[in-house]
Amino acid sequence: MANVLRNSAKFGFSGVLSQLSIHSRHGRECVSPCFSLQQRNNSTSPKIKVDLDSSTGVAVLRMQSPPVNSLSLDFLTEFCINLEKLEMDRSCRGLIITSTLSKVFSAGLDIMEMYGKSPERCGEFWKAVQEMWLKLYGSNMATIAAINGSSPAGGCLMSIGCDYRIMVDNPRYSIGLNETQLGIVAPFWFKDTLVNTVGNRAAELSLELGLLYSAPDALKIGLVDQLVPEDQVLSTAQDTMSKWLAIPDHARQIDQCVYIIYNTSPLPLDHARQMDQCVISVCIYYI
Ligand SMILES: CC/C=C\C/C=C\C/C=C\C/C=C/C(=O)SCCNC(=O)CCNC(=O)[C@H](O)C(C)(C)COP(=O)(O)OP(=O)(O)OC[C@H]1O[C@@H](n2cnc3c(N)ncnc32)[C@H](O)[C@@H]1OP(=O)(O)O
Repeated sequence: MANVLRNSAKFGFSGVLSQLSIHSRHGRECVSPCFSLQQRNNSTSPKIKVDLDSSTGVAVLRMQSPPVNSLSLDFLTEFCINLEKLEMDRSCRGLIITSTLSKVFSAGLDIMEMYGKSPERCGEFWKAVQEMWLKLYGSNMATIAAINGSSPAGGCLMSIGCDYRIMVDNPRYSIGLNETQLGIVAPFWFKDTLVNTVGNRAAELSLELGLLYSAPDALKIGLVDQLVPEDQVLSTAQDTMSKWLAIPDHARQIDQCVYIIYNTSPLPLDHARQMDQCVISVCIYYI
């Protein structure tokens, strides 16, 4: 543990994950010389747009994959590449995630990825889902989800993978891990992330009944931290981010790291990750 804490101070949570023998290679110390200034500041790709304001150190990642920002293998790959670039950029300290689509933040995993695909493809897809969560939950950046629409299942996972959630105050927008309603089961690390957000009992009810919460109900159980009018979601996220960035990065990162280490099952470990991947790939294949 002492080693883990020493390393957490040096590398942040992502760094600690890599010390625990996993994939993550992107502590703040590791700045790739490969990216040009232009590449670092702005990148536009078909499904995701990132704008980094180098004067504030805050990047806004906009998901722009109609109709519903579903998390396909292509989407997840792009998402992870963008996160990785930002993670390696010393000038970026905070990340806000939002959607350009009206009414939808993200519909969660792309259902077409779970239908009629080969075992290899299922494995690749699931690895990308794991990667998205590991990169986001383990990020050294302060992360805020500006949830401007519905966010079921994998969309909810993405939201609770952030440090803070601001949702549009609209009772028609819903959020939650509704997998059981679809006849499938949220993996244990979805559960851990939910428990870390809303506590044990609320998570248990929520998962077993596959509850989707309206924005006001999500606030009541602590699934989101704040509700705001639609036109204020981004500005509120920016204001909130400045409070997070007033905390020295190393202190916030160590605190987060200790919290996660004590409260999260061992997906970061290679064997747990591979076992999870294997079980889920087989499940998807036989659905
Ligand atoms: C023991 C273990 C067993 C099995 C393990 C297997 C898997 C792993 C287990 C769990 C993890 C799963 C996580 C997930 O994320 S599963 C996905 C769950 N997502 C949903 O349930 C969301 C479904 N969508 C909606 O509720 C609505 O679409 C939404 C509220 C997001 C938006 O509503 P709106 O009215 O604006 O749009 P729609 O008309 O409904 O949709 C437009 C368009 O988009 C298509 N669509 C919607 N969701 C998805 C999706 N997740 N993937 C792909 N495509 C999606 C929808 O079909 C419409 O298409 P079209 O008809 O062609 O216009």
